[in-house]
Amino acid sequence: MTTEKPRRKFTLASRASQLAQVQTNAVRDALAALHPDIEFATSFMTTGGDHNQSQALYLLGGKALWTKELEVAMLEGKVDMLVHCFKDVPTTLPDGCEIAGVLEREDPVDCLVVRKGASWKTLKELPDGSVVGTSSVRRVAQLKRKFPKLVFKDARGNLNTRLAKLDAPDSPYAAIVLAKAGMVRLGWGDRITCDLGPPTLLYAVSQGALAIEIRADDDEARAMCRSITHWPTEWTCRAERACLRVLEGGCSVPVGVSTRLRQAAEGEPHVLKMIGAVTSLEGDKHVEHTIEAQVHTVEEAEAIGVRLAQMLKETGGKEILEEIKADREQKIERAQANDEKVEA
Ligand SMILES: NCc1[nH]cc(CCC(=O)O)c1CC(=O)O
Repeated sequence: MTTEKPRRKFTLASRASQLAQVQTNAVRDALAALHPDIEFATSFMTTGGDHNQSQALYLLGGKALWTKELEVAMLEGKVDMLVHCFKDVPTTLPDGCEIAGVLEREDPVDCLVVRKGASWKTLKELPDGSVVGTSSVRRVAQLKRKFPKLVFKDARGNLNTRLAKLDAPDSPYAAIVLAKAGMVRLGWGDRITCDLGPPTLLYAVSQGALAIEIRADDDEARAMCRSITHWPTEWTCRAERACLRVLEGGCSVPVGVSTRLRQAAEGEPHVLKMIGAVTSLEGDKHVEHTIEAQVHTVEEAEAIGVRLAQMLKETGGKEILEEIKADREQKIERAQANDEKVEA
């Protein structure tokens, strides 16, 4: 038997957006600080999700939009670690891929950014009929319930594009709603006029956390990832992902969560408190449940997520998800029949 010499270089890859690059560089720096004798390189690629900017995300959902090309490059051995917003990672990974690292979560809530020069600070202050841009059905569904007099309109593109759309002279938007973590990581936190967190708006599964994906047979890369993993974030996000997996949604179904992991005292078990909700697209139907339970392992945390999803399904969530699926299939069929792009 030969003992293989440990590899001296790992290449980290991600999408090419400014946010993705900032995140990947941060992960590289964290790894390099702990492993000064090892070389870490970066590689940035354009992905399917970046190309399809004119199609509503809702219709493109479930296709591993942001991750697939990167996974192919990794499985071909061209790169070794993929740095993703955990929110963008499908709940089921391709064979041979594994999430091995999870970094400490930023504030997971959404936030409001108003058009430059505008004096409003909150959704409540916006005049009736104001147009609010968002890129997710989760946000629209939940916010429509609470702000029925505002008009929610799809605003896609990476963060730079969305802010440019908001501030353009001919902008239809009074404000946009986005993930706070992205704004903070890009250093644009000063544009945030208010947080939109629970109970107003439950956030997306794994929002605000970063995940590192590796080849499942790459033990060296796994050891690297474990060294920078923040386990409370990992437990929390895996519980949320288990919930979403059961609800059978990609990042584009209106599932919102709010999760906390707490330890009463040293030596005591951890207590996981999870709130989950499924909302219909128009916001007229909404089911929400809370589970609080002791957890000793990440598997127990995942089991709580599964139980929460089952509760949601059994109390009306299933019907809402079926209605959404039927609506999506109809829209896709119509779009294909007309051979047209479905404009956001
Ligand atoms: N799908 C886009 C996306 N994926 C992750 C983030 C934000 C950062 C994060 O959640 O880690 C965003 C932007 C947004 O939703 O406003």
